[in-house]
Amino acid sequence: MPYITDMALNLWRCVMKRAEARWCLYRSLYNSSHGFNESEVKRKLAELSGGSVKLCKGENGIAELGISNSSRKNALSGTMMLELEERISDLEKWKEGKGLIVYGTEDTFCSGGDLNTIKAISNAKDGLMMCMFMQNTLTRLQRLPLISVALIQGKAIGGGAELCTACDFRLMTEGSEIRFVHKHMGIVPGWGGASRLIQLVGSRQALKLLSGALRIPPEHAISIGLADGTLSSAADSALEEAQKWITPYTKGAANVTRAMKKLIVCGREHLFEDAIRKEKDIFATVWGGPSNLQALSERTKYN
Ligand SMILES: CC[C@H](C(=O)O)C(=O)SCCNC(=O)CCNC(=O)[C@H](O)C(C)(C)COP(=O)(O)OP(=O)(O)OC[C@H]1O[C@@H](n2cnc3c(N)ncnc32)[C@H](O)[C@@H]1OP(=O)(O)O
Repeated sequence: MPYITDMALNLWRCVMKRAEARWCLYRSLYNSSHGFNESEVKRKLAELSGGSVKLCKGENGIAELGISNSSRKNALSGTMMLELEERISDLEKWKEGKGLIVYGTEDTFCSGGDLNTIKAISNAKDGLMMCMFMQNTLTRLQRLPLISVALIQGKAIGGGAELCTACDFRLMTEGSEIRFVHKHMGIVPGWGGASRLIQLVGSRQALKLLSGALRIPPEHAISIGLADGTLSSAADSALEEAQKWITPYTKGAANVTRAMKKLIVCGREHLFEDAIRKEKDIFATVWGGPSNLQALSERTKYN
């Protein structure tokens, strides 16, 4: 765009940097003041291996994050919990990112914590450390300035159900199921899934789903606002369909899509006056920027 001088662009970039710095998007919930010893929990989880979490960042600004533990229905082992955190750290640095699809390999989403891992950390101290580590990780996933979709094929069980609530949207294939089985395990959600479920479906529905450990098929999930669409496709093309679904929401300049998601995180997490002030800060990062000036020069009609 020739008419935009380098100086204006540099000025806009420095406004963006300052706003990004003020926007404490990537802070964790827990630190040493909460008794959280990150290096100790990472050492413990590193001993509990199995599976992998892969990240593929697309040229189109949409990343695919694949949960894979094929012999255990994509259950999250200790090392997979560590890899999930590393992939989210990577995504926090990806300034061109606009969207994210979280999926499980081999036509199932995730069957929660790997029971071999869970047994190894079933004492109170280790369990609390894992809980805080996963809450930190999934809160950062939820706060990413990317439009995120959980592609649910097969089962999203226990921690897998909690993982899917950390995405902005959920797409479910025919025959798939979300199920918070925690009650049958004598526990309650520990990865933040209960708090997010209440935000998604309201406290009454959340209480039914959790206290009844109810199976949630696609049609029920959509009727209560937990899911946003169903995909009829077979396992192999579900990712393609999810890419198509997310496209209208990620079209256009990355900085504008990212600013929109930041507004939602603000509105969801802050009291109104704080949220509206942060909206002003985010507005300042795009007003007069390249996309805004381009649109003004085109004078688009929205008829
Ligand atoms: C806060 C979160 C919470 C925590 O961390 O404390 C949790 O998430 S705890 C885990 C909660 N999830 C479960 O309890 C799931 C248990 N598994 C099942 O219900 C089923 O396996 C199911 C419905 C996921 C799939 O059933 P299906 O019949 O299709 O397959 P299989 O049962 O034959 O499973 C194949 C194979 O995978 C193993 N498997 C499945 N889930 C897990 C898991 N979460 N951890 C470890 N291993 C798992 C299963 O045992 C089979 O292996 P095999 O050697 O053949 O027994």
